[in-house]
Amino acid sequence: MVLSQPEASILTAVSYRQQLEQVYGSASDDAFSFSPTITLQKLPHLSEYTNHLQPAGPNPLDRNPFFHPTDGFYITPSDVILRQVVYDLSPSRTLPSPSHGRYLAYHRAGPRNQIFFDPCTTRAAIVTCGGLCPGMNTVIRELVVGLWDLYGVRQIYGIKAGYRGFYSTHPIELNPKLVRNWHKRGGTVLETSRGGFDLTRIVDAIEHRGFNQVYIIGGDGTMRGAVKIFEEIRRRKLRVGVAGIPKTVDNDVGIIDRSFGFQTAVEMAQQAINAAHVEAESAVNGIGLVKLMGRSTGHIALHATLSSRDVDCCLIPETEFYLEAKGGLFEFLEQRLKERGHAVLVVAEGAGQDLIPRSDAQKEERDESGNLVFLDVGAWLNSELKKWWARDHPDELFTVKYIDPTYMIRAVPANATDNLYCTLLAHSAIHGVMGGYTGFVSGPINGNYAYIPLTDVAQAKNEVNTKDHKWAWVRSVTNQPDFVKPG
Ligand SMILES: Nc1ncnc2c1ncn2[C@@H]1O[C@H](COP(=O)(O)OP(=O)(O)O)[C@@H](O)[C@H]1O
Ligand SMILES: O=P(O)(O)OC[C@H]1O[C@](O)(COP(=O)(O)O)[C@@H](O)[C@@H]1O
Ligand SMILES: [Mg+2]
Repeated sequence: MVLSQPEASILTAVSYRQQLEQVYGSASDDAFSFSPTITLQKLPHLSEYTNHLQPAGPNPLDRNPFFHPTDGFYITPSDVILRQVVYDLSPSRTLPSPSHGRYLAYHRAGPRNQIFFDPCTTRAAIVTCGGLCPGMNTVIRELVVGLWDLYGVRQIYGIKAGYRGFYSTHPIELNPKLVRNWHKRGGTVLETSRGGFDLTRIVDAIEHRGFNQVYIIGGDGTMRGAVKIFEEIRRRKLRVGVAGIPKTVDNDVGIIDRSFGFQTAVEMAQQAINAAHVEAESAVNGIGLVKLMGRSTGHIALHATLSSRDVDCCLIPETEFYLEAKGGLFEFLEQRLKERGHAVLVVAEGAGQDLIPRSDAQKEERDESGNLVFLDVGAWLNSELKKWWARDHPDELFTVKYIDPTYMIRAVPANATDNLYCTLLAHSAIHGVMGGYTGFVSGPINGNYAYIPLTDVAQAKNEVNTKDHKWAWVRSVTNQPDFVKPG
């Protein structure tokens, strides 16, 4: 049956109203309520495994002239953040029942009214591990300033060069004067490294040096190490609080909204894409090819593509692609060059790794941390594109301008948004450790800061979901093929 336009809109209006009634029932109120069963994710606390641990006293913020703790200022164990905030209330998609799929919640981050560390005997250690990320120095600075100013801690130490620094170098004494300008610098003044994770030696060093708070800034690998450190500390029943602060330019750490430095990196990537676009536009049959970081996730490439709008095709590790044959990259680029005279291609470093020929030795190659070493997809694509054009269009001009900004997108200071984010992360971590919590990561969930068990974060991976709206949005912006092979 074909409906006229007015009939169609009436039908739509009626059925939409019916849908609303299904959700609200016949209640005429402006709102309706339901009682979800909330499961609060348990957070380790020092009092669980150390004998007779009593609070050291009220929070010093009570006496801080800049703070005026009023009702609700201190966070209590019943303050929670829901992991999921989007629900479908329609009866056909029933709400999670109490017996399964409960509403998962995490403890809310923030100052507690009682603290479990006497600031005079607190000895804090800060370490940075893994690859660089904009904002690492800001987190260090804010840990130092926060511990010093908010809680009166005076023994704060930096561990040099990542995990190995615990047992191979002397800690550096830190204070607010020393770190004052660190947030303006890229990299990590404490230095970082991969590998060198020796659990026994690390925890021995923590014990022998008398550290009772350990702040670990790092990515997914670092967090897996932090879980082991926390578990060993708990096994030895040491009164040592361990907090992780998730760092990764790749944004591959799960559960949290995003990792610090990611936005700065996306911003830096724009410069490379702009340059590629200018070069491509100014050539006959010009291709601008940009390779961006993203070991196993394509978040930087995806976000840079969405914000640039100059990109014709975005290739990420989460989706496969192929070059030749119908529906392949070459066919698509040929069409683009015909229509527009140029094209911009963005590729995440982890994309297309299965397509690049490699020796058995290359297949096994890993860095000091055990991460697979990738072959250069950008250089490979550059050469394949040139071979393709020379074969199929020997008499036509063609140029590929390959830009690989590599470390330029991460070896910069954090932008203003990331700097603020780093500050909140650092202060959240301090409040949690001071409140006696341990084995946790501080991070934003749906815009609110929460404490998430280290074990959860170490297991969760944040990959680009190619089934959701965002990837569909990329494809609608670029009009790139879905690279599903015919037949
Ligand atoms: N599964 C693991 N167990 C213990 N330590 C690990 C593990 N994975 C990585 N690490 C250590 O964590 C540190 C950083 O890891 P890496 O993967 O290089 O960077 P990132 O933490 O940024 O992902 C390194 O010192 C590495 O040895
Ligand atoms: O610093 P390296 O060892 O050259 O490694 C580069 C890798 O580091 C990253 O920038 C970040 O990775 P991590 O967060 O795991 O350190 C990746 O995008 C990239 O593949
Ligand atoms: Mg990593």
